[in-house]
Amino acid sequence: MAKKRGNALEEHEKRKLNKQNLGKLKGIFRFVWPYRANFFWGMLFLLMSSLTLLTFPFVAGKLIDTASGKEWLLNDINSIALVLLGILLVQSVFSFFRVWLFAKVSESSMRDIRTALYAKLVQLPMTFFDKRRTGELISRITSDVSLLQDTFSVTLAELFRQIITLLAGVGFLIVTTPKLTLFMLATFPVLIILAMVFGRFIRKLSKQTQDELAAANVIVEETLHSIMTVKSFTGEDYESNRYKRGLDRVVQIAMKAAGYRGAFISFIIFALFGGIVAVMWYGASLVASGEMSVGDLVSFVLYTTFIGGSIAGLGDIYGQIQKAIGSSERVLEILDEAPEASTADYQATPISGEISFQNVKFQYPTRPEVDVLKNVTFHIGAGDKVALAGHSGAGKSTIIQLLLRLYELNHGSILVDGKPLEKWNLKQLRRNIGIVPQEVLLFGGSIRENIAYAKPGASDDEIIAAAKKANAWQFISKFPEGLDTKVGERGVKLSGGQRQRVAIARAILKDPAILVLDEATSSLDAESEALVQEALDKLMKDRTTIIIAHRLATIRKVDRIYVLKEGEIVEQGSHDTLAKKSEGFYANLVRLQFADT
Ligand SMILES: Nc1ncnc2c1ncn2[C@@H]1O[C@H](COP(=O)(O)OP(=O)(O)OP(=O)(O)O)[C@@H](O)[C@H]1O
Repeated sequence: MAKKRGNALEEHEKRKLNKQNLGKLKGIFRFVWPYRANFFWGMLFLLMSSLTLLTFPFVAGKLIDTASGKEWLLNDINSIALVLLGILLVQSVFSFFRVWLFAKVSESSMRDIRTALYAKLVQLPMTFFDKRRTGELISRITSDVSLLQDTFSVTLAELFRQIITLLAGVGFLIVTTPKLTLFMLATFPVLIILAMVFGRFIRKLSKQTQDELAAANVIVEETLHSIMTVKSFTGEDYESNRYKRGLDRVVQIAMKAAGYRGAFISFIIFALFGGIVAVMWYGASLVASGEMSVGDLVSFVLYTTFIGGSIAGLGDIYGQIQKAIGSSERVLEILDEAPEASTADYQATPISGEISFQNVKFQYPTRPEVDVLKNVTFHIGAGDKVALAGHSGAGKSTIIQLLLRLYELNHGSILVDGKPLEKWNLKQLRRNIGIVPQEVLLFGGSIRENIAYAKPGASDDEIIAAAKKANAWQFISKFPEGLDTKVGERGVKLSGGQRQRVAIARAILKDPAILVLDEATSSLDAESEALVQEALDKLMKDRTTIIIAHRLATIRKVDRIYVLKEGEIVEQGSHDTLAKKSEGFYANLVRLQFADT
């Protein structure tokens, strides 16, 4: 979930500001380091703009004193007013450069962090993705980095500005008007800290309101997603009432929060202004006794508001930095993950496509207690066509994932062309294995991009030839924009059979020695099926092929079928031999399928 700035901190987002945690920000700082020159200039402008602005209350006080006849460097109120405008102008110029320079630093460094994060993410092993939700990973690259960006562009700058204002302001006041300053310091900060504590409490309450609202929104989201179900069950009134009840709860909590907020705001106005009255009262009595001039009092009040603002600002900044540490922790965690084996020494070499599994045992790292494969051994000669059959969950897809080395083996070995997988360069291995998946997901670009994904830089001729072989050209050429037709989200939606043929064209273009066909579970209409099958037959020619069989109808032609049951190969042989075994597992599977259809 995207986190918005200014919301109450979630418990898990809070981090203590200790040395170790601040060190984490340093880890992110290495991304800022290349832009240090701009950062330094930004800081300098920040310092200058803060110091310039700090002269403002002083000169404003002199304006009043000069008006009441006192002597200063300039004795004409018009010139002093011009000086004040000058101060504002100079500080505006400084502020502009500060904002611009910090933006430059933060935008560039955050781009670098995002690029590094993304490059790292896509190189991480499957185990990493199994353990995390996609939404969480996306939020790291979006919200977490945005929060860091805020920190480096705004928060750090604000922190220094507030500290400079606070120290310089208090220092100046102590030197010029020590008595009143001590009086002010005894009242003002106490009030501000009280206000911050109350503020936090109120924010907690408003977070509860937001949570209730989010819960109510879930009802809308859920029902709109499955509006057909709602309608078919005539659940409209039920859902409307459910939503209304949710909203009633929101109102209830929001009103409770509003009660506290009202009290809080009244208190703040009363207490803070009360504080100002107290300071002004004491100041006025000092003016009355001649210990202080009116101009000094005006400067004093202005400085005090500056200081008050800084203290209040520091509270927010504190929260921001706590959050930023949490974000850097999450970002660094990904950056520190170990990627898959390096593919630096990649060379394109043709392979013959012989595969052998020897005593392979495997558990998924997320479920180490379950043996998904138990002692699987088989050999597929180059150019052989085999099928993996078995109930859902028997381990068919797992075998393919292991062949692609998406997971590391626990026991046994897998050899391709006689060489163990660990010895293969990952890129070389995967480049030689083509997959036509069960559910073809196309990227939201053009058909050309989708086919050429297998071979970036492929020429149009190559793409069209692949599309023709895949029986895809017939429908692609009928689109007015041909290969440039956009598919997905806002483009043309392709039918299941068409998507499969695009995937086949992709595999043809990849031209792998080993082909994996994950058979579609849902059947296509007869014509589509025939076109897909014909394309597949062409694709399988001269390649080692493993078919993951879900519907047994299409695997009659393979050389050998391996029948898997709970992670073990229980039978193997051709369709005809296996189907003839009356008590056989495969024969039973076939019978069940026919009973189903
Ligand atoms: N990433 C994973 N993490 C943990 N367990 C998994 C993972 N993928 C699969 N499994 C488990 O491993 C077992 C085998 O799954 P696999 O996907 O290999 O079966 P399958 O034979 O291909 O099934 P289907 O025909 O339904 O695709 C199942 O019990 C499944 O729950």
